[in-house]
Amino acid sequence: MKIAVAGTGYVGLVTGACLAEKGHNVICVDIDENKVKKMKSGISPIYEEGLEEIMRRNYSNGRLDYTTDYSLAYKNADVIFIAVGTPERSDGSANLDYIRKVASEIAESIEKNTLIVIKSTVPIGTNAKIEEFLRKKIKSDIYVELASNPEFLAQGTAVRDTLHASRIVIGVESKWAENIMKEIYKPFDLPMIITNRNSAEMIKYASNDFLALRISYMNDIANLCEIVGANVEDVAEGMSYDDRIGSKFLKAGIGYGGSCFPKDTKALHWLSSQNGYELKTVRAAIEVNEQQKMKLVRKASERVDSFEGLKVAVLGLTFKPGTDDLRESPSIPNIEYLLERGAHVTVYDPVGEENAKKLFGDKVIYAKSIIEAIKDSSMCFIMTEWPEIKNIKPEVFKNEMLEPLVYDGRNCYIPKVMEEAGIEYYSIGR
Ligand SMILES: NC(=O)C1=CN([C@@H]2O[C@H](COP(=O)(O)OP(=O)(O)OC[C@H]3O[C@@H](n4cnc5c(N)ncnc54)[C@H](O)[C@@H]3O)[C@@H](O)[C@H]2O)C=CC1
Ligand SMILES: O=C(O)[C@H]1O[C@H](OP(=O)(O)OP(=O)(O)OC[C@H]2O[C@@H](n3ccc(=O)[nH]c3=O)[C@H](O)[C@@H]2O)[C@H](O)[C@@H](O)[C@@H]1O
Repeated sequence: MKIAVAGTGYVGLVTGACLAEKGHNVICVDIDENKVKKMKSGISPIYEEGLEEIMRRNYSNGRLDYTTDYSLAYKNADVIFIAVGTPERSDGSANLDYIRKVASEIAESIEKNTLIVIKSTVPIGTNAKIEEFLRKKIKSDIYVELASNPEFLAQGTAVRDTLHASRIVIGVESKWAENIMKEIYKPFDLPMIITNRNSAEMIKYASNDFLALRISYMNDIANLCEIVGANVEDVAEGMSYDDRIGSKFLKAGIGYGGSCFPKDTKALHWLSSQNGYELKTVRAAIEVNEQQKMKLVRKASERVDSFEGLKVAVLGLTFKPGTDDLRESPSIPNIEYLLERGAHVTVYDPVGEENAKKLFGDKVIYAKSIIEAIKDSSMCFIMTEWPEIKNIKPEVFKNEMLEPLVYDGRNCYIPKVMEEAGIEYYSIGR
């Protein structure tokens, strides 16, 4: 099948590469010329394990290519996947400008019957609206139909999550679209859920928001654990043996970040309000997360008279390990808080430095190692649980820091061990 993919971000590029790996002919379209140049030379613009290998193999066997020429790509395609961003607007709603732009470009390009598949996370009803828009714009002798195919990959494990997805959700309104989607995904041999478009769109939001809710619930419980003298890690473990609860997404910490949970909780909450209904559980998840993100700096501000002139180390910048992405990372408002109060901030992240520079410029110092970051610092914040950060020995904090004062947002260390090593240590819910 000839497939075009609009957008080569985390979702578009991984989807395109994996579809090629499974035997389809794929052309990935992006407006960013530099990205396209990079990809053609075998370099992935994003950090994802195993991606470059698949890109290179399929580029050299001719099944995968990249272009900025959307017109040619869309004209030749049997199916066009849309995987552009749907960022948050200031009122919390999803911004569909990129989706509309691609729809206009498709409308001016296609010359034959085409199935358009929305992979981006879009509000319920978007597939229907884009279909209506396209049908008005295209010539009357060609037929377009929209199918919803939301994506569930997580950054850092994107290739594995795509090739071995828990499920393929397909939202269609006709047998024609259903058969094409089934043919595309046949070589993946994965469970398929076929439903209508609105339900498919809802499955995506409901899944992400449910995971965000679990995290906020555990963070709420963690805060109570601190007050009543319980240990949230033990509580989570005790809960996880109940297979109705399970063990995943029970980790308390400094709050969820990333390009999706924050925006998708707000977008669904906004959509429900627009429909005269309030999703109170989702609102609570958002509120708990907002408070949780600043929990440790607030605690630290009670501990010191002032941050002015204090050397503060921040270890980990990305919103989670395994990615170079800082979007909505809890590290950002924390660093801003410290800078606003006059702290001298030194940061370290094994892969996030380049993206951090786009945000903080020369306002912070970028250390090349953990030791360099914490050396002579008066306070250290742990924001991401990268393996090398988790493996820091207590003596390292003790020996390198001016004052061994550690605020751990990801519960990387054992409190007793840290305290025995002479470190003043604060973590979450213990
Ligand atoms: N990042 C993730 O882990 C996941 C994201 N999603 C959803 O997938 C969608 C895409 O997310 P990301 O891949 O993270 O986005 P991204 O922001 O990483 O990438 C979007 C890409 O689209 C390109 N683009 C913009 N306008 C274009 C146009 N007119 N034609 C062609 N390319 C264009 C941009 O240059 C950029 O390379 C969003 O709706 C997101 O919510 C869903 C599941 C996972
Ligand atoms: O729609 C999306 O974009 C994607 O959003 C998440 O994927 P991702 O944002 O890449 O990362 P997660 O691993 O889900 O982590 C999100 C945030 O939650 C935090 N988290 C996660 C799990 C946990 O137990 N506790 C916790 O605080 C992480 O530190 C991170 O900041 C979902 O896991 C994917 O299924 C979904 O496709």
